[in-house]
Amino acid sequence: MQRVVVVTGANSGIGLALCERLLTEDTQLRLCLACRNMQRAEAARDTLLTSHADARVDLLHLDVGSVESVLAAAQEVKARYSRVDFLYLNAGIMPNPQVDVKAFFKGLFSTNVVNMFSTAEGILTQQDRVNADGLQEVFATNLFGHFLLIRELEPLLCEAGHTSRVVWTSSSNARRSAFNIEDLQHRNGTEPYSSSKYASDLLSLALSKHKNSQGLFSSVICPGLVMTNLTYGILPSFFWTLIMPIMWLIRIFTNTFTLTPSNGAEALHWLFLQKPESLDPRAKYHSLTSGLGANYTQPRQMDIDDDMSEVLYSKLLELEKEVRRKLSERNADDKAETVPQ
Ligand SMILES: NC(=O)C1=CN([C@@H]2O[C@H](COP(=O)(O)OP(=O)(O)OC[C@H]3O[C@@H](n4cnc5c(N)ncnc54)[C@H](OP(=O)(O)O)[C@@H]3O)[C@@H](O)[C@H]2O)C=CC1
Ligand SMILES: CC(C)=CCC[C@@H](C)[C@H]1CC[C@H]2C3=C(CC[C@]12C)[C@@]1(C)CCC(=O)C[C@@H]1CC3
Repeated sequence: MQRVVVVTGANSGIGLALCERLLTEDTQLRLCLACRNMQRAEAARDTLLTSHADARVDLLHLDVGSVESVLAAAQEVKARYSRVDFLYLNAGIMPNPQVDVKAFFKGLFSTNVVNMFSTAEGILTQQDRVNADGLQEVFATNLFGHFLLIRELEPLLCEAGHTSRVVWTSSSNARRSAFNIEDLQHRNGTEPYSSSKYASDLLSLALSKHKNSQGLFSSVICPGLVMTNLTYGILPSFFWTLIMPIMWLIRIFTNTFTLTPSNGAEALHWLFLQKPESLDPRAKYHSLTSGLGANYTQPRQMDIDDDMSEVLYSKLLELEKEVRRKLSERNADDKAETVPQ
C-alpha cells in the first residue's frame, strides 16, 4: 500500500537526508516536503528526483512558525490525502546562537568534557524574539506550530483501524533545567532552543498517552551533532573549517558526533521500519555513529515526568484555544474593514 509521509523542514540537512533514505527504502512512498521556502523546496525535490526518478514527491507550503500558515497547510493536506502514515516534525531553528568561550575552555579541562561535547550544556545560549502571532519564535517554530499541525491533522492521523506515527526531531541539548512549566515559551531565559526541545520530549509522551488508543503513536529522536545550516550558524565559517579535522578526530571517541545529515537521519529512518507497539514512549531514540562510521540507533530513557507532561499538554490546548480566538477576531476585523459603508 502506498504510504503517505509528511516531513517538515525537508529542504535541507537532516530532513532532506531522511527523504533520500526513505525513498531508497520504499519506492512506492508518497512523500510530501513541507517547507516555508518554495524555491528551496523545489531544489530539494529536484535533488531527490535525480536519484529517484519515479518517486512521487509533493511540495507543501508550510511556515511552521506561523499559525495562519499551519492552518492553511493542514487544510491542503486534508484535501490532498485521505490519511497520513508518518508525520516527521523536523523543522527547527536556533536563532542568534552564542557560545560561551570561557565556559567552553573551562569545560574542556573538566570531567564534564564528554557531556559538554555531546549536549552543549552550559556553553550555548540564544536570543529569541516575539513573532507576528505574539509568540516566542523558537517555541512557535520548534514546538507549538507542530502541535497545532497535529491537532489539525487528527482526522487523518487518528483513523479507525489504522496506525499513524508522529516523530519529533529533538536534541541532546533538551534539558529539564532549561524548561519552566510556568514560562512555556521561555520568555525569560537564554536557552529557548533547549527549552523547546525538552518540551517536545514531554509533549511526545503526553500524545502517546492520549492518542495511542486512537492509533496515533509519537516518538522522539536525537540526531547527534550533525553539520547542517543550523550548526554552521553557531560559529563563523572559518572556525568550522579550522576545527573540522578535530571534529572528525573527536568522532573516534564519541558516537554522538554523527556529523553527516544522512548519519543524523539514522534514528528517523530506523523508526520508519519499526512496529509502533514495540516502541517505548519514554525513550529518546539516538542516531549514533561508531568511530569506523557504522550507524545504529539506541533508545535512552528521557528525564521526563508524567505530571509535567500532562500539565504541558493541557497548557498547549489552552494556548491553542486562545490563538484560534485571536485569529478569528483578527479575521472578523479584516472583514469589517473591507465591507463598504
Ligand atoms: N544539526 C544538529 O546537530 C542537530 C539538529 N537537530 C534538529 O534537527 C532538525 C533539523 O535541523 P538541521 O537539519 O540540523 O538544520 P537545517 O537548518 O538544515 O534544517 C532545518 C530545516 O527546518 C526548516 N525550518 C526552519 N524554520 C521553519 C519554519 N518556520 N517553517 C518551516 N520550516 C522551517 C528549514 O527551512 P529553511 O531552509 O527555510 O530555513 C530547514 O529545512 C531541527 O529540528 C534541529 O533542531 C537536533 C539536534 C542536533
Ligand atoms: C573543538 C570543537 C569541536 C569545538 C566546537 C564547540 C561547540 C561549537 C560544539 C560543542 C558541542 C556542540 C553541540 C551543538 C552545537 C555545536 C557545539 C556547541 C548542538 C547544540 C547543535 C544542535 C543540537 O541540537 C545539539 C548539539 C549538541 C552539541
